[in-house]
Amino acid sequence: MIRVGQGFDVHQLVDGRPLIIGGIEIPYEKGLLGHSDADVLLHTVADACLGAIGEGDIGKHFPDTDPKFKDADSAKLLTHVWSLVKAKGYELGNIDCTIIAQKPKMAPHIEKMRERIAQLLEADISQVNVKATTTEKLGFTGRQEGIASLATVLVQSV
Ligand SMILES: Nc1ccn([C@@H]2O[C@H](COP(=O)(O)O)[C@@H](O)[C@H]2O)c(=O)n1
Ligand SMILES: C[C@@]1(CO)OP(=O)(O)OP(=O)(O)OC[C@H]1O
Repeated sequence: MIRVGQGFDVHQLVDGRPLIIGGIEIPYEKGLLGHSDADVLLHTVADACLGAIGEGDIGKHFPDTDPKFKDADSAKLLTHVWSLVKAKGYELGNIDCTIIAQKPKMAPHIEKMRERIAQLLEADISQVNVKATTTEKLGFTGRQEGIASLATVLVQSV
């Protein structure tokens, strides 16, 4: 059996926070705001995985009202989500992600993100694609008010 899931998330860009995307810290003058470390890409991947197994979303599993998840490492949240996928008898087919950000340039960091996501999903890097786009200075991402991301995942029975 194969199943697919999609994910989408947005976080606001603010002063005084580290910029963590795809499980790695990117040197930049601003960072993403959230209850957790606000790793927009790992949240998107987690939501896509939960979607694939019909288990809702990360807000359901890790409520942003729970102090337990304050400043949480999103890699740990994704590890828990992946344990749910495995418990249902699935492994990764492939995942494709898009980061929507006017700045900073993601290209120099893409390989490290792919490596980290592959590690968290116990897969080979060839099963993980990460890409980035601007919105040509249009909208909230174009004004650098926030960063969004999208992901589509395919899981298959082991
Ligand atoms: N934050 C970003 C946005 C884009 N890229 C790379 O630049 C290419 C061109 O982007 P356009 O939005 O102008 O089409 C894109 O394909 C990415 O490779 C990036 O690294 N970081
Ligand atoms: C990860 C959680 C939990 O700490 O909080 P945030 O970092 O605010 O992220 P979001 O994508 O808004 O929702 C999921 C949350 O419940």
